[in-house]
Amino acid sequence: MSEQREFTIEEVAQHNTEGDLWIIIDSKVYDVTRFAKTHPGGSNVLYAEGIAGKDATDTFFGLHRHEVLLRPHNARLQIGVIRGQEESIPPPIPGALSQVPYGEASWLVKGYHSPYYTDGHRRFQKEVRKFFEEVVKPEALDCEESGKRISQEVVDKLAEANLIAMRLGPGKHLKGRTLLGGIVKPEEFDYFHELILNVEMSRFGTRGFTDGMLNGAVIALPPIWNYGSPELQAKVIPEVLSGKKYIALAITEAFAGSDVSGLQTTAVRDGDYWIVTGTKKWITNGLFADYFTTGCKTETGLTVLLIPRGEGVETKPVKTAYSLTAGTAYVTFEKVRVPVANTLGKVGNGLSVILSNFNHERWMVTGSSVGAQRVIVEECLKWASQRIVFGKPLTAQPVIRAKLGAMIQRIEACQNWLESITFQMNNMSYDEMSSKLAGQIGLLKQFVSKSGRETAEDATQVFGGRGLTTRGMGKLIENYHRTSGFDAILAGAEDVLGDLGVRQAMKRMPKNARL
Ligand code: HEM
Repeated sequence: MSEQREFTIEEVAQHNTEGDLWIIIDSKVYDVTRFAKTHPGGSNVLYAEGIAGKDATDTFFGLHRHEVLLRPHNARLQIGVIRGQEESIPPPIPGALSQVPYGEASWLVKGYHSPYYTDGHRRFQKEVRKFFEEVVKPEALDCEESGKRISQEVVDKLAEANLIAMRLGPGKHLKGRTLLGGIVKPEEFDYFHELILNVEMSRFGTRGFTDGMLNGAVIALPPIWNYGSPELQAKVIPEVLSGKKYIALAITEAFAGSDVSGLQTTAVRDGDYWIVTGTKKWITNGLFADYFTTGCKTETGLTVLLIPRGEGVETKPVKTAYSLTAGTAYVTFEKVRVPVANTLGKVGNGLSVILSNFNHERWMVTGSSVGAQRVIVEECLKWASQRIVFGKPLTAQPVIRAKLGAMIQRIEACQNWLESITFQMNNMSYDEMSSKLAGQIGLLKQFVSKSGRETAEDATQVFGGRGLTTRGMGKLIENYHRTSGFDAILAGAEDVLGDLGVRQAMKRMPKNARL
């Protein structure tokens, strides 16, 4: 910034009338004479004694998020600084770690240790956070509000950094790619790197956008490389990983959710084609998908087909509690002709294609939930410390401290269990993961999503009315409170998953186990 004009506190105090109004916020002087008339909080609050011509730092930060001052049109109101004073509340630096206790997972906190993460993971985390904050966050905030889908420009940047490919986890699809400017080698990329991506992208409080950020690819592409023909793989995988085409997983229907075997979309053979008729609901990214990895009922059981958007395929928006930016769709297939070559896996074997894919998706959901939950804990710790009620910070109230304690316990428990399972994933084959971790991941997901909703409730109590407001101080709490339920439903309802975990354990009970 160019040389700032300097003022004394006494000079600023002269400008304390409706026609000539200055205020000081954190050593900076703002001329709000004209702004007062359009101030969203009203003009009279700015003319008040103790504000007009005065240092309003504490009052300001009790009512606004820091970002308000950083928006270019507000930053322009600054006309100088107070001589001899230093800024004490610096603006956030993109990529920087939070200094708030429990604001970061302990592996990122100086002086703490982890058996899982290396310095390579730490470098990766830093770059990823910076990338997301600089490249993705501004658009995420806009789209969450407007409902617009992610722009091709941002998708191109994600593709260029190979983030779309990395979000699909470790594997041969990363071979030969330069990952985020070469920060990690493809053969070194592991499930902890992927976990870092899932955690980091859920930190802006824009849940709809986060799901719109090509979650469809993460869940709809693996069936193609695990079960698709080489020709199909050679065509579709590069198209999707380069961000040129979009894909969605189309399993759930109004007729069947967690009960996958109850699907009613049918595929009937007609020579070299399947004729597909039916509907799908709650299809994330479906509004803008070019391909649908679709569960269909066939003569001998379920079969998964890759259906390109074309004649007979229609999508319309499903309005949910979160933003339309996620592209959530109702999809209708009306006698759609799909080449038999687009069959994924064996005919009638669709259930195992679908189920084998679920573990990874459920694990991904827990990662993004943990990322979002931790931000909520941080927001609450900050707010409870800065908010003055009955003449004291909120943290002076035992009931608030008890809520903070419960939130911290939950996020730490979720984080640690998730990391332990991630470590197992790093050391197991895909098949082993399916057989040994499906139950654990089911239980984990239930635990994490329940914890998230409890934290959302507690956070709303801590923030009061602000926790119900889509803008301002409590906007992240409001978004999380409204959207944390998605974690409990997407990729399998939490109660069904918890039960799956227990049933899997029952299967492995030794016949001779006795007290
Ligand atoms: C450069 C100085 C200021 C700017 C740019 C500014 C801007 C804003 C904005 C954008 C909002 C809308 C809510 C939000 O986005 O957080 C707002 C709300 C508000 N502002 Fe300011 N403001 C300034 C100074 C002040 C000061 C000094 C006061 C002192 C009383 C004040 C009192 C309020 C109040 C009471 C609200 C309503 C808060 C709510 O609804 O929760 N503002 N301000």
